[in-house]
Amino acid sequence: MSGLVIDPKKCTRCGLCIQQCPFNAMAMVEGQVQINAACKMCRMCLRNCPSQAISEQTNASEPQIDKSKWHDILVYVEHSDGRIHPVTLELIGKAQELAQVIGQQVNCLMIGDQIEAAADSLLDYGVANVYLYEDPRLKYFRADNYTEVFEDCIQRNHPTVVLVGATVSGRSLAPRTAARFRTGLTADCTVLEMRENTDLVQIRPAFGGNIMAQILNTNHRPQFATVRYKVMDAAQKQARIGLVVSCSIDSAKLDSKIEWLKIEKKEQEVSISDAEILVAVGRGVKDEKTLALIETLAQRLHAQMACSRPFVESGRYDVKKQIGLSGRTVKPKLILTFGISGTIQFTAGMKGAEKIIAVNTDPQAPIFDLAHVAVVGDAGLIAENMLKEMEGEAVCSAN
Ligand SMILES: Cc1cc2nc3c(=O)[nH]c(=O)nc-3n(C[C@H](O)[C@H](O)[C@H](O)COP(=O)(O)OP(=O)(O)OC[C@H]3O[C@@H](n4cnc5c(N)ncnc54)[C@H](O)[C@@H]3O)c2cc1C
Repeated sequence: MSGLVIDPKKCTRCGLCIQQCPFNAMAMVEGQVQINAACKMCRMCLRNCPSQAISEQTNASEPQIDKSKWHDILVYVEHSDGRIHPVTLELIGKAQELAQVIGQQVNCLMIGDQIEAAADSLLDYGVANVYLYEDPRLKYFRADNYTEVFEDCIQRNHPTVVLVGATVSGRSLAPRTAARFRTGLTADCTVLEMRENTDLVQIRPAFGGNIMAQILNTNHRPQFATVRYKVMDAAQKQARIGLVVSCSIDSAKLDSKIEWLKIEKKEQEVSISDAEILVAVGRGVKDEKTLALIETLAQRLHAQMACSRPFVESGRYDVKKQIGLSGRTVKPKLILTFGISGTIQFTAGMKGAEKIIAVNTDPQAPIFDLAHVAVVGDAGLIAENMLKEMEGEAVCSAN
């Protein structure tokens, strides 16, 4: 653990650190600046102290990790009966970029039953080793025995970084496994960068999207990060260089306390994350007549409807349609937004869209900073005009 210390000889008691601390963790006590337990180590005070009176002190008794013993990047393969979730390819793509910086390789971990063909298909993406654990008891995801396998794989291979998709099962598995190694995990990273000393810079929005936090795990390995679907670019196919490595584990570890009673196949839902064209509505779409016009426009465009958070909060749309920090991340070829201001919490979920057309009455709306086409005007009027223009014309395509 490290902490911040104030050198009373250098401190001029200017009070700047107290004013700037976002956590109210600093106070003047009996003429001395003191740091209290609310400190989150954001280091804002350290960076801005005009007399450089604040420094970081690491606990000398904490043993320093030997980073050279941890190498390569391990990607957890999310799949359902061998059908690989596309987030896996996105993680492999990012892992390859990161591995290149440190001259190391990308490996995958795949757990299941009779999934060798699927494991082999990952070699098309330049993966060095796919560690494959197969057993009938691993056919379906179970948090307890999957964690055992994950731990086993990490113990054998010592990856410096582990990437997991921020899916329902990924969000359950990654923290359990990270806890086994007493290491940190950064959830829902939006940017990942690698330093030459193998420290992973994990960047994600924090405090309601008001800051982009850079999180480092400098004295623990492996470094665990989860990444949402559609945030990174998918790996491209390349020459096969790797191997599928069949792995085994003490059979007793595969016994699970979780019993699958029944598996019911749900009708496949089309998620907004997979849509090529999206039409998103926000608080500026006030009445049902305007909404109906915009929905007709979406139908003509073969687009899916999506929305900002107020639309969900007011009960007009289901939460599955919400884009943003607390909603879904989307990366369509085209998105049209109507009556959405473009707060960071919304744009965090859609700024990867290839083409953004925004409609808003306010010419200063922040969404226009991001939009490729800015339309200043009333949502209902613009939708009506677009429909009229399209009358008798061929239906648009995303290209
Ligand atoms: C922790 C946290 C997480 C959050 N997560 C999300 C999230 O995931 N997704 C999300 O969307 N929000 C999220 N929010 C909320 C976010 O901060 C904003 O409140 C929200 O995005 C605003 O939605 P909006 O743009 O629809 O509404 P507003 O910001 O109210 O904007 C409405 C816009 O409509 C325009 N307008 C008004 N009338 C018309 C008209 N007739 N025609 C055209 N334009 C018109 C206005 O000029 C305005 O720009 C989160 C907030 C917090 C604190």
